[in-house]
Amino acid sequence: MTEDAMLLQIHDLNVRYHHSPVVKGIDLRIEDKQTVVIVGESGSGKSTLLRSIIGLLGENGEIVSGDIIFEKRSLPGLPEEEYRKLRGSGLSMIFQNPEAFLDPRMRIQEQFHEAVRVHRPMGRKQALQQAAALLAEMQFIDPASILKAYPFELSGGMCQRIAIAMAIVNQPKLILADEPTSALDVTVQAEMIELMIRMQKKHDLSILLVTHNMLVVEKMADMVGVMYQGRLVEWGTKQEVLRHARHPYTQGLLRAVPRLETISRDAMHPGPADDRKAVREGDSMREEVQADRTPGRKHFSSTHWIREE
Ligand SMILES: Nc1ncnc2c1ncn2[C@@H]1O[C@H](COP(=O)(O)OP(=O)(O)OP(=O)(O)O)[C@@H](O)[C@H]1O
Repeated sequence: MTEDAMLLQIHDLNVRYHHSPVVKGIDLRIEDKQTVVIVGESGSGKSTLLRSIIGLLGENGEIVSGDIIFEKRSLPGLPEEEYRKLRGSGLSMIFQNPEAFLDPRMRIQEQFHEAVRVHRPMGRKQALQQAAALLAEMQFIDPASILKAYPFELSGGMCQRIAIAMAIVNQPKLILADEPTSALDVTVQAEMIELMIRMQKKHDLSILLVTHNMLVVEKMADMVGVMYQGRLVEWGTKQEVLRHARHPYTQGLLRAVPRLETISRDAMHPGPADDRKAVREGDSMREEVQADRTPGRKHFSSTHWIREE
């Protein structure tokens, strides 16, 4: 792959909060339509790496040295106005807690309209048509009702699917995903992974995803990076990292997940087990309703509202 074909290149990146170095000398590259998954222990700097790329380090954070090149453009030092244009239309981010990302005071339709309006001069009706089409892709059976809902009326999994739809509504090239499955019930996690895979294929996305979930690595990763104490201690294809882990942290991580013996074997002999199954229509809704049953809270079933007393 030539340098020109790279979507994102990170060179010797060093980031600190106040005077504490958190990301140390990271080199990383993402090709078009590739999924890179970063794993690593808590506090190793994974989220900081993502926030450096999208320009949301906050007041404490600072890129000390190194470069982040997105579509041949150097990002550190980009004026905030330029960054704002880039966020959503070039790069987009999915967070761990979609409820926190969505504005609780606004209906979903207003949030979509707002997200689109920032980047494109588009009327409300057209923006909502696009939103409804994306929500249908995200396996919502009744997008019109979802658009009228407030976030608190929806389950965590539903909010995350909406957040993904919102992240891609302005056709970005690269999605940064910070533990997109970890706040979700385990029954919804696998489904979210399948949805992200489908979205990636349909919308030609590249994904840089941070996770503790080895199922995400198994299902989604083309390349895997392992972070440890701010450094990228392992980097390679999924097969290379799973079969020939060199760093003790990675070896420990793999030992802790017995299933990965199967994964490594499948990685060596890709076959039907490696196939990406399509998401079955309707299952997600059933699982969501089963998974999220707070008394008195309204839920969507596949076709109508359910209120539990
Ligand atoms: N805004 C901040 N100000 C100061 N220190 C911070 C800030 N954000 C994160 N840190 C510190 O930087 C280090 C790396 O944090 P980061 O969130 O990037 O790690 P992580 O690998 O994503 O962890 P986790 O898996 O738990 O989310 C941690 O020691 C954390 O306490």
